Amino acid sequence: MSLSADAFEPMSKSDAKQRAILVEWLNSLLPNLSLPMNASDEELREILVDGILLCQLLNKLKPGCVTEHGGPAQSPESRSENVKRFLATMDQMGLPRFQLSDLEKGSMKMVLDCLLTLRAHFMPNARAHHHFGAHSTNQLGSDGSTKWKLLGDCFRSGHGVHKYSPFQHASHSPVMAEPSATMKHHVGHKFHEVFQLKHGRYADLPASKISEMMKSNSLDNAPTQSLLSVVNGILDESIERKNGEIPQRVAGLLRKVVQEIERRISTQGEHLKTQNNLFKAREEKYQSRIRVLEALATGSNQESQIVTPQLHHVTPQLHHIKNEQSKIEEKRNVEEKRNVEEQDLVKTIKEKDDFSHEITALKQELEVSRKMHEEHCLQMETEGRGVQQELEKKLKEVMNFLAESRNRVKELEALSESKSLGWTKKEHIYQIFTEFQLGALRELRFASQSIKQEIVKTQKSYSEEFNVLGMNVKAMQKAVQSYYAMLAENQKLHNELQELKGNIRVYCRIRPFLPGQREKQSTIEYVGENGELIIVNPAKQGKESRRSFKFNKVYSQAATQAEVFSDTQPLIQSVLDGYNVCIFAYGQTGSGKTYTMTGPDKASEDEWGVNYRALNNLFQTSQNREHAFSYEISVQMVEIYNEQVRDLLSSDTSQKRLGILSGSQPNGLAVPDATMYPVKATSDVLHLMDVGLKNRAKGSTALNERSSRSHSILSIHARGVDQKTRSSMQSSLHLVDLAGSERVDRSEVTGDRLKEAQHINKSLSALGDVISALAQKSPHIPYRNSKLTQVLQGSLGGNAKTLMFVQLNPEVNSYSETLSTLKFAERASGVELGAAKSSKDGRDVRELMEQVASLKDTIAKKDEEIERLQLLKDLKNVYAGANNDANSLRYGTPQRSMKLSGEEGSGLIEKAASDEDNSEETDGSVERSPLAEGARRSENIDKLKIVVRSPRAGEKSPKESPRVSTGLKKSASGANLSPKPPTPRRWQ
Ligand SMILES: Nc1ncnc2c1ncn2[C@@H]1O[C@H](COP(=O)(O)OP(=O)(O)OP(=O)(O)O)[C@@H](O)[C@H]1O
Repeated sequence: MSLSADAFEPMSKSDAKQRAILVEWLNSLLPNLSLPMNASDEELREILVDGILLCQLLNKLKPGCVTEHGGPAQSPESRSENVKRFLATMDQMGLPRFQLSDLEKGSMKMVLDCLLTLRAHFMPNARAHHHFGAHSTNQLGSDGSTKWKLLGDCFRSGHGVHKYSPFQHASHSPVMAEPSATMKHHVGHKFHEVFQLKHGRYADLPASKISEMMKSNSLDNAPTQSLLSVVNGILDESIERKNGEIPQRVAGLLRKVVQEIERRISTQGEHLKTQNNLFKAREEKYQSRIRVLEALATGSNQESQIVTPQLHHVTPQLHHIKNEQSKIEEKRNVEEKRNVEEQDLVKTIKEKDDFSHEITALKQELEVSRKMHEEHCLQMETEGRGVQQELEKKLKEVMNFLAESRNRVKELEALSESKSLGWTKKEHIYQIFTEFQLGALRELRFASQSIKQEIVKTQKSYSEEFNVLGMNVKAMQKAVQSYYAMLAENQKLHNELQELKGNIRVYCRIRPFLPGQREKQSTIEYVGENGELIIVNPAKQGKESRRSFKFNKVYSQAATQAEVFSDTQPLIQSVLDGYNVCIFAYGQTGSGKTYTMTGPDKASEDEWGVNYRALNNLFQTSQNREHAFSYEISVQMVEIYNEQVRDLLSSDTSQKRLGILSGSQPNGLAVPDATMYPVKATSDVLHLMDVGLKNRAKGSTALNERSSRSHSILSIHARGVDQKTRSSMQSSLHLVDLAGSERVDRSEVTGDRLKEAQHINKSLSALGDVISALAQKSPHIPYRNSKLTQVLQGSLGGNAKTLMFVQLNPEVNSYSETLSTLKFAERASGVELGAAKSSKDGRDVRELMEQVASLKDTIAKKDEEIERLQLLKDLKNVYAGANNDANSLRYGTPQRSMKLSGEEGSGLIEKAASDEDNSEETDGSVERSPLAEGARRSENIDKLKIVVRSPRAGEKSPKESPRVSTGLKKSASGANLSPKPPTPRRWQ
């Protein structure tokens, strides 16, 4: 067993050299120290043991980093305090340190190593001479690792945003800025200057400078501290610049520097591993020695006597070895700590790379955002400009509007001022007016008081008058009773007048020349307004050529359908009063019979003939009377051809012959089997007439125009019911379009044509006979001589009214037919005014006319009497109304009182005849039945006009009126025309 000679070796050459360097460094920093270059451990211990020098040293390197206490007379406590502060600062800086005991009594090697490390820390270029640096050419010593740690801290604390990082501070410390003389001669100072950037920025460095920096020997020789300051400087610049861009060449330098640092770190790692292994080997070596020594110390008690002197000699060595071992352990701990720090550094570099990537991504994002921001700014600017223009435009408009408004305000102010003046004037006027009104109101109040008093008086007089009126009303009631008696008498007189006028009327109508006919050659010479007609025979000359006729009415060629119907209308109305009426058209073929009765083909409303207008009129009248009567109107249409009756409204095509019932039937129908349709409106009639005309046309042939050869009869049956009395009446209106009346020469026609002609002649002459017999009041009326007269029997004679339209063709070649037609008509009317009339007959007529005039006068008086009674009745109502008005009167002028008392009001009544009555008077053709009178009274009661007048002198009372003479003169034929009182046909 042998001890290693290394353990007891005196200070080696290298240690001496290290000690000399350290002494030189201490002298340079602390000039007052003046330590000898070969100072021993004890000398060094002596000057360092109080810790003051150590604190001064630190404050020189890093001013103010530690507080120094004490002076020459220091207590042992304050001494140890200074040393502890120094050691704590070393700990803070992460530098290896010694133990307090080392300085006080142990080996000074640990103390010197610590100071050398401190020196290397603040003088990186001096590391080549450091104890550890001697093992490698690597420039990164223990100080370098500290720097890396600090650099890592710097990155971790905020990506290098600290402007004055500990690293920077160190690199720019006065010590570094002004290196000692030793440093100036140092090999690395040149490289240090190359990388030291005192002024300006890396981005501004010229390319030559950067390429010089990037040279491999520059980088290799540059201290790690300079390299890190370059990295930090570039990153700081990049951060300082807002866009964070790093110029290309600076980025290249940065990459290069970082690569160099990485390379060194990896080399350092390798070196540390090797060193660690070395320490481990040493430790094992020492451990084995300790075990040997312990074995020697404990196992040889018996030989202690012999061994003791040797043990005494070995014990200090053992102590020394133990110390060495503890130091090695400490160093190993430091190394492990460094390893951890290096791992942190590698991690930090990795993080840095990540950050670089992140920075690049952020830069890209920033770029995109910047572009977007610029675009947005541009857009905003454009929009802003647009908005600004718009606002300017609006501003202009507003300014204009403001100016206009100001003008308008001025105008309005002026206007309002003038108006205000006007209103002031008006106010003044109104004040005057109001005062005036108030005065008037006072007067009115006064007047109102007096009126009230007057009203009281009037009420009194009214009550007196009402008493008188009551008496009058009683008298009136009696008068009303006599009113109806007089009404009946009046009706009777009316009918007597009709009888005198004749129930047969003859209207003559002259057809105009048809288009293409020569108008100059006409047989009509004169048409008088009173029914006179003169025709001329073109074949004769002189007086003999002319013949005059008189009918009820003669219509010239210009007469319209409406004019013709206006004279027919009263007859139509009498149908609804209960009279049977027969209207027929007589004349030669083509004289206008169909035109008058029906109208032309496809007639417009203006061209409608008597048929349509009659039905229309019936509908209207029935509607007007609907509040008093309800009517049902039905229609039949038959044709008589060759003495056979055929139904024209039947849908049965067999055209069977219809039978005729003679005499008056309960239902008033002469042809009960003919189809009868109820009608309610003109449209129904139009439809039925169409059907009838079509059925009539079916029987015609080319040679045989049916309308000329047959008689068509449109029968209208009216049934009315009195709403009050429920009494009913029934009447018929026959509208007959006769066959052509022209005579047919028997030698000219044969067969059917002859047969037709014979039938027509027979029926027309039978009609003539009947009418003639009726006109002459013959006791026997030959109805049975033809089918035509049988069908019309109920409407010819008796109470029936007959109207014959005599149709004339004005053409010269129709003269003989015209004369024949007129003679037939004359015979039918019963009045012949032609040349054949005797003077005696003329006198009879005149007497008859006088009688008519006398009767008219009597009727007028009767009318007046009736109206007077009616007026009395109305006055009763007026008084009742006046009483109500008087009761409701409160203010205002009193009503004009209507005084009818005394002589003045004793039935002084006059009727201003209504239009209708006037028309009746002039026309004289309106017949009144009691039924019709009642209806008219209710319709026209409001039309009465009342005036007060004195009784006519010599006016007779109704009772005193002359009786109508019924002893009429005989007609030309000597027949007695004594009128029977006509009574409308009634069925209860
Ligand atoms: N007042 C008138 N105004 C205009 N045209 C008329 C008038 N009267 C008749 N006519 C025309 O004369 C022609 C013959 O008339 P219509 O057919 O009415 O005669 P008619 O006597 O009925 O003949 P028929 O016996 O053959 O039936 C028709 O074309 C008709 O339009």
